[in-house]
Amino acid sequence: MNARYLKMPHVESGMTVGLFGGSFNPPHEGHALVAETALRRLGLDQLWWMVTPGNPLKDRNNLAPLGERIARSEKIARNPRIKVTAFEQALGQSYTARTLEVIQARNRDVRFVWVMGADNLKNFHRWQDWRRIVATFPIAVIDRPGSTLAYLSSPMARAFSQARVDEDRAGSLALRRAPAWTFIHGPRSGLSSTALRSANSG
Ligand SMILES: Nc1ncnc2c1ncn2[C@@H]1O[C@H](COP(=O)(O)OP(=O)(O)OP(=O)(O)O)[C@@H](O)[C@H]1O
Ligand SMILES: O=C(O)c1ccc[n+]([C@@H]2O[C@H](COP(=O)([O-])O)[C@@H](O)[C@H]2O)c1
Repeated sequence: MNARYLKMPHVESGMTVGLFGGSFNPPHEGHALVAETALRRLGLDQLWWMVTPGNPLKDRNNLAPLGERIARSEKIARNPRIKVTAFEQALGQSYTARTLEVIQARNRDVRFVWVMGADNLKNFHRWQDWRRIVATFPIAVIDRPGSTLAYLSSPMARAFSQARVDEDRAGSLALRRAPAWTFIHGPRSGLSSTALRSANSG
């Protein structure tokens, strides 16, 4: 793996940047759709496609090597505004709360938004220090088949209902102070890495 993937991507002061973390095991067009939707609807300058060393809540037995997940991500993330990175590996940890703290400390003049699919909104309250994550950066949740109603029922959505921003105002999300989150509807993709893994092993 090229060592540049272990460094945080370069970003200019004043930019707005989406942080799209994932296992990408393997990456698929559903991920590209999330990235494109976030870039467009949030009006972002950049989006960091952050390939995790390992989701703390997932079994790592089936996880492809980091270098392979990066190489495949590069093929799918075609927009030049998307920067594929794995700098969490160099931080030696994979908890999002900690990663966001480091990103914030190193980039004081940049506005970040955490970007995730709606399936993750359902389980967000199981993430380490999840309330701290909500307090650090605004969050954009992108709709996903099977998880559309998560914006009503999930513990995070309920606990932070006052901080929800209408999706018509998604373009202002990056400039808002956390806590702030929005749920973005739009074209959806039914693709999943699990389905691709089973199709490839069958
Ligand atoms: N089809 C999709 N629509 C919307 N969001 C998605 C979709 N696929 C993945 N995501 C989101 O992309 C991020 C990375 O997802 P991940 O790499 O875990 O893919 P996955 O298809 O959910 O994998 P798996 O099936 O192994 O759980 C997560 O925030 C996830 O919610
Ligand atoms: O910090 C946590 O406790 C935590 C728990 C679950 C997932 N995450 C992160 O959420 C992102 C999406 O993970 P995944 O496996 O759904 O693609 C990825 O960056 C993970 O490291 C983080």
